[in-house]
Amino acid sequence: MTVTSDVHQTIRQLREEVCRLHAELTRYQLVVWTAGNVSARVPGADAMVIKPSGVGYDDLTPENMVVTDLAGRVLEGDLAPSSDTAAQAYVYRHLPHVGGVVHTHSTYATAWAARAEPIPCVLTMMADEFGGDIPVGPFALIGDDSIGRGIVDTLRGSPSPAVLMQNHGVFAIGADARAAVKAAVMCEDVARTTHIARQLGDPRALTPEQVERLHDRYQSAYGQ
Ligand SMILES: O=C(CO)[C@@H](O)[C@H](O)COP(=O)(O)O
Repeated sequence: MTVTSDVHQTIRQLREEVCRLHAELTRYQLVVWTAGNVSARVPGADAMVIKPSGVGYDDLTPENMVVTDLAGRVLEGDLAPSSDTAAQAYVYRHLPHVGGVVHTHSTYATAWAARAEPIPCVLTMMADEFGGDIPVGPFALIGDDSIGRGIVDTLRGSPSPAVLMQNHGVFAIGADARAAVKAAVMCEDVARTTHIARQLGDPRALTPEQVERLHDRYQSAYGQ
């Protein structure tokens, strides 16, 4: 089998996976209408698979996912790619360990983003998944790579796989698209719990040592 046919087979699988993962965004109520998107890097190629822009979640299919290069140019697909294509391509170009990017406007996390306030690390689940506070990135206009620059500048060197882009919403990254979706789901959950804790009083911060030990255990020994 040639490299080219391997890549075609990989793209077929990623079309299925990226389409299926969009259903997780609605299942966990992280998006409304056509907001939000998921993309995946195509391993072994200068390419990514991403949602078409402005298409309803019920109408997403593997066939209408769009394949672009990492400059955001369409390689396969009849529909225009997501408005976040340039931003997400920028992330793939600058963070080689990233294989998936997810964007949502999930309610609680986006409320923190609207206040430009990092979510403080006050829960074991936050330490586990995010390794500390969930940081805020700069305000950036939609459509070019400005959002991507903000994501990369904020997350490079941070243990957090999610950033709250100011006045906008959540961008989550992962080794693959599923891991990025997981980070987006967990980001909303800890944003909600921390918000509620704030209504009841002053949440207690975890110490840096506690955060580090929890994060190390979860990243290296949790699960099967
Ligand atoms: O907020 C943004 C743009 O960053 C998006 O979530 C849009 O709301 C959905 O855009 P498409 O992916 O459908 O172009």
